[in-house]
Order: sequence, then C-alpha cells, then structure tokens
Amino acid sequence: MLEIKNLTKKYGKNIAVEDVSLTVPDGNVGILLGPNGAGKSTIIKSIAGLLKFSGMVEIQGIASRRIEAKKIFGYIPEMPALFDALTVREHLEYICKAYDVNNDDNYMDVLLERFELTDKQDKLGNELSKGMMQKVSICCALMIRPKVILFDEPMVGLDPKAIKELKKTIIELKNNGVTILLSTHMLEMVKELWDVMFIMNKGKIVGKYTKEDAKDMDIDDIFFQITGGETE
Ligand SMILES: Nc1ncnc2c1ncn2[C@@H]1O[C@H](COP(=O)(O)OP(=O)(O)OP(=O)(O)O)[C@@H](O)[C@H]1O
Repeated sequence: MLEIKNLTKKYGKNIAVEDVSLTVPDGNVGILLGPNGAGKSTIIKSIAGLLKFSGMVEIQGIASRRIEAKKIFGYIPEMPALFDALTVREHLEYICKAYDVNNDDNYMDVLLERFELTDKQDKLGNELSKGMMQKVSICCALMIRPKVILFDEPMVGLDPKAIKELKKTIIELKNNGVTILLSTHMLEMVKELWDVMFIMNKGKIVGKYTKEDAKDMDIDDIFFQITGGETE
C-alpha cells in the first residue's frame, strides 16, 4: 500500500504540489493524470525520496525515507539515467548486489527477454537509444520484486511492443498484489489498466475516481471537464 498525507512541495515561492493526500491499496493501479506541469512528477519524485517536501509518505506502512521502505519500492523515472560504462546486464547485476537480490531463478534473463534486451545485454549504457534505456530502467526496478512501484510517464519513448509488454507486466504485478502508481498525461495508454484515478491540475488533486465510480462515465470527458480542457 502507498499512502501520501498532506504532501506539499514548493520550489522557492512556487507551490508545485499543495496538500495532496492519496492512498493506493495493495494490488491496485493508481493513475496520476494531469496536464503538463500539474505536479505529477513532483509527487513521484517526492515519494522516491529525490525531493524535500512537507507531509508524510508511507510504503507498506513504513516512512518512505527509511531503508526498509526503499528496499521494497521501485521507481522508473521519466528520464532514464544509466551508467555510461556499465553494460545492460551489469546494470541488473549492480541492482542485485545493491539490493541483495539473488538471481537463482534467472529472473534477470526473463526480464531481458521480455523487454527485447537479450541481444543488447552487452551494450554499454551510453550506446543505447532512449527507448532501450527506458526498458533497462524498467527491468532494474522490476528486478528487486518491489511491493510498491512508481512509473513516471513510462510509455513515453517506448515502441508498441514494449508498451504492450509493459502493460502486461503491470497487470501481472497487480495480480501479485503489488501497488502501482503511474503518472501520465496520455489517457489512451492507461484505459484498461487503472483501479483508482487521481486527476491533478495546478498542484492539486481535483478529482478522484475508482473504476467502479467511473464505470458509466467517459474518463476523457471527466478529465477535460475538470481540467478545463488543458491538455498541455
Ligand atoms: N526543478 C524545478 N524548479 C522549479 N520549478 C519546478 C521544478 N520542477 C518542476 N517545477 C514546477 O513545478 C510544477 C509541477 O511540475 P511537474 O514536473 O511536477 O509537473 P508534471 O505534471 O509532471 O508535468 P509533465 O506532464 O510536463 O511532466 C510546474 O509548475 C513546474 O514548472
């Protein structure tokens, strides 16, 4: 479970996120949906421990800054950041060492195969395309078998096959009880995935819908109504 209470983040005098509270239960896919600049990445980065903020974030009931919480959550940033001098495989080996994960079941190869990286596994970080980097970043986050996983605009830059695999992976994670929070401004990409949707605008959550609430509604209509049609 992921729980955020009263999260506020200011950059200087500008409030990027104001008093946001949300919960995503175990085995649920939460979507942060909002136009560019709404505050989605700021929330994700705050949860991931990359920003100072006021408020509370808990991962499976553990404060997100604690090492016990960091061990069980994965984060896929909007911009993948790889090591130039490590190969694709070495990235995954590094994660195994850092997180004390054993690869006895060859999960590493399963992930590489799934994301079509098997034949790229000896390429260096700086020899990869943006989409390949994104796929390595996804594999690294999955390798630790997280209980909570954060995806910041994960579909951007991926080819259709990778998008399909990612969606399949998200559904599998969910079925295994993993909590997922995914930010996007692309409604189309998440239509069949979500359980709870948080619509953001100008740093605030302006609408919250469960799949059940929205079953007779068109989420596009809700989004455009609430955000005043701001898509950029
Ligand atoms: N490093 C920063 N310094 C100052 N202001 C920032 C910084 N990062 C983000 N902001 C501001 O915070 C607000 C929220 O930005 P954020 O990146 O969280 O939005 P977003 O919803 O993720 O947008 P996008 O869909 O474009 O990625 C925006 O007004 C943005 O200008």
